[in-house]
Amino acid sequence: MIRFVTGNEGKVAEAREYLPTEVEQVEYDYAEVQSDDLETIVRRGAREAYEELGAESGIFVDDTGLFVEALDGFPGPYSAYVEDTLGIERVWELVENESNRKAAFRTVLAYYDGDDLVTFEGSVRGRIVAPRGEDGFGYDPIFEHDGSTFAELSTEEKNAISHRGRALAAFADWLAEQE
Ligand SMILES: O=c1[nH]c(=O)c2ncn([C@@H]3O[C@H](COP(=O)(O)OP(=O)(O)OP(=O)(O)O)[C@@H](O)[C@H]3O)c2[nH]1
Repeated sequence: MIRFVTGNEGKVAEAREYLPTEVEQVEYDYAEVQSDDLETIVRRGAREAYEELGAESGIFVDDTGLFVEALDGFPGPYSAYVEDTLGIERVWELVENESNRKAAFRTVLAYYDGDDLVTFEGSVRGRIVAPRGEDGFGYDPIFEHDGSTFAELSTEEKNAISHRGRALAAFADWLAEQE
């Protein structure tokens, strides 16, 4: 069993589809340091969460950002704050009149078991579109890849191509090597 320290149930559902081991969700709000670099944020978060929650099993954290080219990478590491404040409709409106609507999602996972602190990264390119689709979470309805928004895909289909799916695949390989 490993613990996934997150308040986001969408992330947990995706991790459970992918990882070969039992995933327990733990809601602990680790400090997200202000940084442009997702890796710095998760490294600190994984250590802090492990030290706070105890050593019963390894823990991992996930930090994800949507990086919009025309907005110089905004909202990036501030994606959760911007979703809560502006909301995704207004992010779409910011990009609507731009000729370049390219964007990328990036996820960095950090796993810590008191011994190894390892990170895994995944990213996917796409473009910002008017909201479509009912599934997924976060910015999924406005992120289009290969003709579909992520909110138009099942968890399995999204995992097969998404930023988090790629990071989880690398994490799963690493876990398998440890056995
Ligand atoms: O369209 C999306 N597809 C995804 O696959 C995805 N993963 C995260 N997000 C959103 O991007 C921000 C990241 O924030 P984030 O990594 O700080 O996570 P969070 O605050 O939701 O949870 P926690 O894990 O920190 O507790 C939040 O607004 C999330 O809703 C996604 N949006």
